[in-house]
Amino acid sequence: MTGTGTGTPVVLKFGGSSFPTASAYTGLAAALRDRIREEQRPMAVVVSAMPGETEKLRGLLHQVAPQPEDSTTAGLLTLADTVSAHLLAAALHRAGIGATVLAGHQQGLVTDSTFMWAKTERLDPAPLREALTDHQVVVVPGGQAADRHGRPTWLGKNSSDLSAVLVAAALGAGTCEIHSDVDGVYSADPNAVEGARLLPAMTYDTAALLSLHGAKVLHRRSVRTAKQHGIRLVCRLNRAPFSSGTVISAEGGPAAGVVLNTKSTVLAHASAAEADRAHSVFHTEGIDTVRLEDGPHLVVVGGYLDIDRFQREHGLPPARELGIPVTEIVGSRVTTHIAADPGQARELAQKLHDALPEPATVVRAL
Ligand SMILES: Nc1ncnc2c1ncn2[C@@H]1O[C@H](COP(=O)(O)OP(=O)(O)O)[C@@H](O)[C@H]1O
Ligand SMILES: N[C@@H](CC(=O)OP(=O)(O)O)C(=O)O
Repeated sequence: MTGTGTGTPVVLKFGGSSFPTASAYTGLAAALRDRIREEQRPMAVVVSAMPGETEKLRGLLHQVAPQPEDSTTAGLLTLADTVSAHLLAAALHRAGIGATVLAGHQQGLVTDSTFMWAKTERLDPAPLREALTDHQVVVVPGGQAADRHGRPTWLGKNSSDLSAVLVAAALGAGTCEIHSDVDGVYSADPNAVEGARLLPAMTYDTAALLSLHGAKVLHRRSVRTAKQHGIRLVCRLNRAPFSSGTVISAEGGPAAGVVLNTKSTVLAHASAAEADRAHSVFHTEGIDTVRLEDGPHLVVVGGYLDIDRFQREHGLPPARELGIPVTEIVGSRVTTHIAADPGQARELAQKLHDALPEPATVVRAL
């Protein structure tokens, strides 16, 4: 089966929330077939694992080895996205579309050997370009890459967004469409806070600020990489009518929002110097942390990290867990509050959001 047309490929990402059931693959394949017929352009489609599958593999691994090597963990966890990619390819074939899967070691994306939070070293566009010459759709399992020895590496938890932006960069695409169970970025998680407002346009810097503090909708490194390459991010719903809610680019007014991620943790260190050192070590290892200014406090963003083990392995004195951060962002002003438990964090997020300035007021005030 040969590729479609000669235009710049369309780059789309479908997060795990797009695949709650096996039939979701069939539904998406039909929608992609219709779009290919309409636009006559080849497609690179980045997909994530079905919800919970990556963590299921982690659970299994920890039963076998409580503290596995990072290289083993990366090799195993990335398989969940491979499964998803092949399921979509199978559905596309059945819908009469020529599709192939390019796994991490086949994509031309070479990273360092950090394994669990790997950083890009080289991006060779040739494998993707060649695959798109021969197929209408190239399906890319998100989050995967390989180090220079060909060993599987992982770009980190929820990193399919980053894969999609890297694919767009490799192909010279000006836009990358990120599909999820929400149609865009809201002033707070719409599944946790009542009255959250859709933000139609925002700058890379605002989106990066929201992600840095834990807004799960976009991966922070994906926003930063999109900014570097001037790639517009278009956030869209992952099912018909695939409505697009937020465009992230160099343009956009100031925004106001509240970030709640109950997986994030605030650590209390013995001194400011200790907190600074921990911040620098986490950062060097590719883990998002935010150093709070009003104490020796550090937010470890997004969970999925054995903090005790990390501290031990990196010679950091153990810090005390203070609670869950709830962050208020108004323009460039950021205030982080600390809640004792998830229930309190939700209540606080709602209260802070209720008190946010209306969008028009924010624009006037800044
Ligand atoms: N500010 C926000 N705007 C929109 N969604 C948000 C925000 N903060 C958190 N979210 C959450 O992000 C989720 C989408 O991200 P994720 O679960 O990673 O989706 P996917 O599996 O499609 O990548 C939404 O369901 C929503 O609960
Ligand atoms: N396997 C990845 C999949 C991913 O990136 O998820 P999503 O795009 O749904 O956030 C993970 O669980 O981290």
